[in-house]
Amino acid sequence: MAIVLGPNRYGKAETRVVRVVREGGTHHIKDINVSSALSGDMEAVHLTGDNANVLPTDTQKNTAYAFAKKYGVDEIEDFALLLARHFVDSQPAIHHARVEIEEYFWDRIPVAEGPDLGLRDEQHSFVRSGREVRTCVVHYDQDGGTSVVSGLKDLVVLNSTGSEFHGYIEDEYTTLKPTSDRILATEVSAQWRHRGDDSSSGRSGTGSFGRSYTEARQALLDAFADTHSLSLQQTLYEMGRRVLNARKEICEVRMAMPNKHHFLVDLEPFGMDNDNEVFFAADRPYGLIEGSVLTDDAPDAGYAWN
Ligand SMILES: O=c1[nH]c(=O)c2[nH]c(=O)[nH]c2[nH]1
Repeated sequence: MAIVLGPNRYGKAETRVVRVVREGGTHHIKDINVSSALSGDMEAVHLTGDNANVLPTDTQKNTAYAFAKKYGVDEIEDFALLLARHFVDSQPAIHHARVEIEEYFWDRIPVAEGPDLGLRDEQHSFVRSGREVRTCVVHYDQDGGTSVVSGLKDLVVLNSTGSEFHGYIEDEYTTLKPTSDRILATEVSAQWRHRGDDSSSGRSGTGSFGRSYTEARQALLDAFADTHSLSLQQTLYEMGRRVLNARKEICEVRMAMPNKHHFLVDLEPFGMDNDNEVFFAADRPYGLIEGSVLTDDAPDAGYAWN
């Protein structure tokens, strides 16, 4: 029996880069978390400790900082592609790069109205936005394969009506009561796969990764709000369908949506009725609904989901 090295990759995880751009007194910030993972001719380092083919993870981190200064950070997908191409194209021993970026949003702190104005300048004070995290994962391969997956996570949404759940299997362990009016709440994680390596490469794609992201996100929200839901599964499918209809450069959407259960509180002991007004928001356990929605002509996913 021989023992061999299996698949492997290495890199620097979670390099936090905050890039400030100054436009006179007005500052703009871009706050990202970069993880790179490289693979290639790495037998020697694993088998004998020969580091000749190893681009240190420390260097990968430094490259993220240096590129933020040199090129700035606009759309995270573009920045991830820049890094991935650099690692592979500059190092013959490195054949494949995976770069994952999360982006956190900040809002300006507005100057309050009132008599003591003038001390604070709203152009450089920020509060972390309650918004979701924007994500991307790109792969760049020496053999020419490039894939881009964009997405978001921690997008919390709730419909206070317009959701039913009934008609399900009832066996000897079922206690759930059917409902024709419940709260539907979830925290959306969605990743969508681009057909090509830029957001305008689709059949009728128009514009940048930024526009693609904004419209895909809006499609998710519109579908969640517009769908009269008979199950979270149905809502998930509709959300994916809307994204694919809105953005032709996207060929697959994968979603994970926890069902954040809201249970009606029994107020009878207190002599009160509860006509869908007071709920207990349970945090666990939760139903976890996951699924992929794709076009029937979606190209092979290749490395995209790795
Ligand atoms: O939308 C739902 N889908 C389910 O599969 C399920 N199961 C459950 O107990 N509640 C719900 N709700």
